[in-house]
Amino acid sequence: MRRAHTVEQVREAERQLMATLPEGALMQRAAHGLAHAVLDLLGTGGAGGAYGRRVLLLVGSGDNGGDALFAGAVLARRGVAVEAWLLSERAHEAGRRALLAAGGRVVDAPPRTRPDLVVDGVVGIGGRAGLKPEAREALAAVAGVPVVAVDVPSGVAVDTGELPPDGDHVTAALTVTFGTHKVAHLADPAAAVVGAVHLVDIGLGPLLPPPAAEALQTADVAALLRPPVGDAQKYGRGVVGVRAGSAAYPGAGLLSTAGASCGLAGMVRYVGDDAVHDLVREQHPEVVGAGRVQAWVVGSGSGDGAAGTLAEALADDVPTVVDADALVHAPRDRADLVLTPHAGEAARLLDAERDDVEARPLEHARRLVEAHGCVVLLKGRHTIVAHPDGRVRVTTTGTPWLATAGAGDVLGGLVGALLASGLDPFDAASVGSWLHGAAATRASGGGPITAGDVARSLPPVITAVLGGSGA
Ligand SMILES: NC(=O)C1=CN([C@@H]2O[C@H](COP(=O)(O)OP(=O)(O)OC[C@H]3O[C@@H](n4cnc5c(N)ncnc54)[C@H](O)[C@@H]3O)[C@@H](O)[C@H]2O)[C@@H](O)CC1
Ligand SMILES: Nc1ncnc2c1ncn2[C@@H]1O[C@H](COP(=O)(O)OP(=O)(O)O)[C@@H](O)[C@H]1O
Ligand SMILES: [K+]
Repeated sequence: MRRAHTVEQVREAERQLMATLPEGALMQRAAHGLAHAVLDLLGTGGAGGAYGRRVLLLVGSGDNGGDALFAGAVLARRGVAVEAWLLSERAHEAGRRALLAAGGRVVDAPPRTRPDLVVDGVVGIGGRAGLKPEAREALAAVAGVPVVAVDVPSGVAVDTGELPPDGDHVTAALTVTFGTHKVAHLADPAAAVVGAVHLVDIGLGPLLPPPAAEALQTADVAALLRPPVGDAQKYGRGVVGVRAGSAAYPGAGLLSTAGASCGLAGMVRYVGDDAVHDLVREQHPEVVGAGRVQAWVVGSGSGDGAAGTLAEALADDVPTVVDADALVHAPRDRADLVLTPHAGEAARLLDAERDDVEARPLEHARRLVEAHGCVVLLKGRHTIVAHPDGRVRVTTTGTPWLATAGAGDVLGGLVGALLASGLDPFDAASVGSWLHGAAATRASGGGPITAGDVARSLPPVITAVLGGSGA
């Protein structure tokens, strides 16, 4: 599991750890980790080593700048030409001295020779969102040079993953963070500007509380899935029912059924428009009609019939995925639902603007959870799954090619199958979203895909996750 903590949680753990260590020990750990990540990125393992490489440190007033300066000292001792541009009256004094002693230079203007890399030590977890003019101007002077962000790209809101409205933030090729991930490394829109994230272990692990957000990794998904065991029978594996699609939108019924038919449930039922049912039978001959289910999937392409369709499903009192047209009819007193809005649907439910949902997805996912008292899966580049108890999972699998019509219908069916197989709503939603993204990446191979391609890639991705061959 990739875990992310808030600034307050990190500060408290750091305080406890520092009390047991000599002064400055943590910063040395951080700086060495940072320096080695920079050396890796510079590709200094070859014959020429680090000689002739130029690194510019942008240094703010706090310990984030201190990390950059001490790392600069390590780089300078390896032969890198290191210059530190101090952007504030104050700079970490011991770090400054260490850099100078190692042969680095301090400058107050852009270097004449373009650096190979910029290290962003402007602000870290002590920073407010946005940049001061000095930092903005310094970044403009080296525009186009790859940036390694220290802890977080300066300017992002660390605990929310929000970005300042005017684009006043660093965009990093690599972020080197310390102790644990921060929420901004996972949650969009900030997660889109952190680049690759490298975590340096500084010993905080045992002191950290439960995370503010987490991202499933392959092993977590494998542990949460419920593959059939020796004496399995289809009803015991769970039956998922799909009530989606209508005469106007038959494709939504087909694609929800395709997602539900990923193989994780023992059986799939379809209940709905006769013509859609005929199409479902043609494409999925194993799908049966009405009967008992362990989970429902309701709403994609249901059109005007959504309210009635949802009411029928909810009468069965089983966990239910509520998607698309059914979302506005979702009750507020059922903890066994998974709501799966995209940003536009979330905006409608919250009477907010779509742009605002996209700018602050974590905040809006939490608002939806508060309003509905159930798990909410807010779709996007990094989909957010939020639980009423405060837990949050962020999906980091996927590809922009997944932003294609009908992909959401497949996801709803897949989450329904996971619910039917016995996962709780939070696990079903987050595991479903992870598999959906992984299937899209597999199907895409870097090129275009349809929603049907995503559904067809689910079984081989599940096989690979469970340790078999196939992906
Ligand atoms: N506390 C610790 O033990 C450790 C801290 N480490 C580093 O220390 C960092 C935190 O250091 P600090 O608490 O000194 O805080 P920062 O260095 O993040 O920020 C310092 C100061 O910058 C100013 N500032 C705030 N927002 C700004 C903005 N938007 N533009 C320009 N200036 C702004 C404020 O006066 C703030 O106090 C971490 O991110 C990490 O890099 C690491 O060395 C690991 C150990
Ligand atoms: N930029 C992106 N990168 C990766 N995945 C994306 C991106 N934008 C959207 N997605 C994913 O694509 C899917 C689109 O679903 P949705 O918006 O419901 O479409 P539809 O209603 O046509 O099925 C969601 O799973 C969403 O998380
Ligand atoms: K930074």
